[in-house]
Amino acid sequence: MQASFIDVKNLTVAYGSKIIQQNLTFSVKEKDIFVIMGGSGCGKSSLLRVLMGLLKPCAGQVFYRGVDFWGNEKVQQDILRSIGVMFQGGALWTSRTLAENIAIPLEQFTNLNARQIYEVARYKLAQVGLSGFEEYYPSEISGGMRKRAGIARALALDPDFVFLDEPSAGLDPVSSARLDELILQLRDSLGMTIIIVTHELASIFAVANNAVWLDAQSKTMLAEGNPHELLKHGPEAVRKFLKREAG
Ligand SMILES: Nc1ncnc2c1ncn2[C@@H]1O[C@H](COP(=O)(O)OP(=O)(O)OP(=O)(O)O)[C@@H](O)[C@H]1O
Repeated sequence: MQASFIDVKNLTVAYGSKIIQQNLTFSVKEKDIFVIMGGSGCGKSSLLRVLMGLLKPCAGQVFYRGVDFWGNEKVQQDILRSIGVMFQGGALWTSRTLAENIAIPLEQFTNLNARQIYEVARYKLAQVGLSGFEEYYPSEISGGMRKRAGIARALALDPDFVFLDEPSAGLDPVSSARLDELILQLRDSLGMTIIIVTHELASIFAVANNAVWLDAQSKTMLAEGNPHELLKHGPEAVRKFLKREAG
């Protein structure tokens, strides 16, 4: 049986008194490609913020490998060191080359010297298919390549798992499909656990083996499971959402 990486228990996500989602209970298993899905504004990014330590839950708990993530600040910092994040848009520094972008977390969190940092940056760029682009600036490469570079930066500190917020947003279908291939490759070759926020159906069906579906109206999750299974046997609202562009 796969071990649980993240266990979310009876979680309520809120901004002040404004409840966004409540009673969320689900698990992300080791080597899952887990998608947080749902209609616009249902709270996908807000849930991600709770899982990344940026938004304190109003109620409930999040466990990383059985450890209470919000229980203690020191514990949370240690857990965060094992997480790589690519924010929406890739969020690269435009005034820095790709290698320099990847160097940022390495300079901040390791004792490596400049030469070693450059070697790691080169290796990480190679892992996402960007060998030879070390000295390019973000404005000199395509949108799909920028996303890849964002993923390379998320991988810089050899995380156990990676969060990707809307990775294929703004990409054409071909670049988006290539990014999906890269995501599958990271799971298969590096054994990573990957959590993705997306509403791109093609990506959901291409990469996810597990997912949770958040409902904006009832402010809770309506389903958890493999998207292909949910398409066949999920609640009506979820099937409708998954059939939207699939058919
Ligand atoms: N900082 C904030 N303060 C108050 N409300 C917020 C804040 N950030 C987001 N919200 C609200 O929370 C709700 C959920 O937003 P969120 O961005 O998490 O949804 P989403 O599912 O990721 O949306 P989308 O698919 O459009 O990106 C929205 O009603 C939004 O207006």
